[in-house]
Amino acid sequence: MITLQDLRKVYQTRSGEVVALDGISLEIPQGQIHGIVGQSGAGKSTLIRCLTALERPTTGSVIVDGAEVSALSEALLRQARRRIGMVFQHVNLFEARTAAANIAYPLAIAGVPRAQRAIRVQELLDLVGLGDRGDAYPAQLSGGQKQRVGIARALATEPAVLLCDEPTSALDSTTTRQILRLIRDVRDRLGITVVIITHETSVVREVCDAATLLADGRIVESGPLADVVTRPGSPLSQALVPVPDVGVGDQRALVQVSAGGAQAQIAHALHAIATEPDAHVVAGSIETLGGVRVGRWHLDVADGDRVAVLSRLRAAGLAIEDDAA
Ligand SMILES: Nc1ncnc2c1ncn2[C@@H]1O[C@H](COP(=O)(O)OP(=O)(O)OP(=O)(O)O)[C@@H](O)[C@H]1O
Repeated sequence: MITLQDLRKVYQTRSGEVVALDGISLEIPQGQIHGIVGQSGAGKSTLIRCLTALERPTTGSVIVDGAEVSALSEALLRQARRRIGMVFQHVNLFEARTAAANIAYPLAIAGVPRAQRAIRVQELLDLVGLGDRGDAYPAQLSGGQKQRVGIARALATEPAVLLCDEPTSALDSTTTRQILRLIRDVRDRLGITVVIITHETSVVREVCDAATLLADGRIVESGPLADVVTRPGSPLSQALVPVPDVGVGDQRALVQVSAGGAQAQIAHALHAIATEPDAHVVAGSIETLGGVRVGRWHLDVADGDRVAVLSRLRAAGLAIEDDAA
């Protein structure tokens, strides 16, 4: 549904060139919820602006729903943009219009007749769980409800792709979870492809099927969560399934080990750790992410036996992530 080919974006500034995106190639299949994560300045906003053709890439191409948006004329671009819905951190609703009128706005622009508009708006209000709040003005809605209106408005013209730019950054954790659940629900019902730009790995954990980690305009890592979290040495896996903090005063040279896959593999790893006389667990966690089980542990390994212990753990299927010694 979305193909990025060797995308490069260079800004000319007074102090010289800024390479915001550098050789980005990515495929996002239809119906996937794909998280783009990265720290401030990684290039996330530039990427989303290239996807909507608000920004033209310096080189490379952006293909959304079969149309090369990076090469379209303005007239064709307007049509293509209707196939892309946008959800922002700050919803920017018209304060003087009701929720229903806000959702109707893109339909009016698209020339949908008034009677049809009313039916579609009610469908959309129902879809986002605001079936009886169509007459409310934005000031009468909570932050989460405003975001629901924002999502309904983005879906009004039946886009094939929903681009969400930090959709929950302004919301508390409970509302965040509800909005992410709504996004997943919308994907399940409509089969829409969703891209979520976020700096919060918790958003990826909660809702994404796949993720891409950006740093300095480049892809550090990308893939379905089930693949990423079981990849030894994966920075995304480290960010998504962090090992619990080791208490202060317990800062000896620790070894981080991990295992991933089915429950049997975790059980095998736990057994190997528990029966290893020269290593003990200082901190650890086991979680299910992307449908697979992932375990990560900090082990205190007796100094003299390190090589033998690590080779036994490796033989038992554990990955040695980080040997601090
Ligand atoms: N219009 C612009 N002109 C010049 N440089 C820009 C412009 N927009 C972005 N940049 C630069 O491009 C790089 C990537 O910026 P971008 O805003 O895409 O990152 P980001 O990951 O979205 O960051 P944040 O999470 O802070 O929004 C940064 O170095 C930024 O300073």
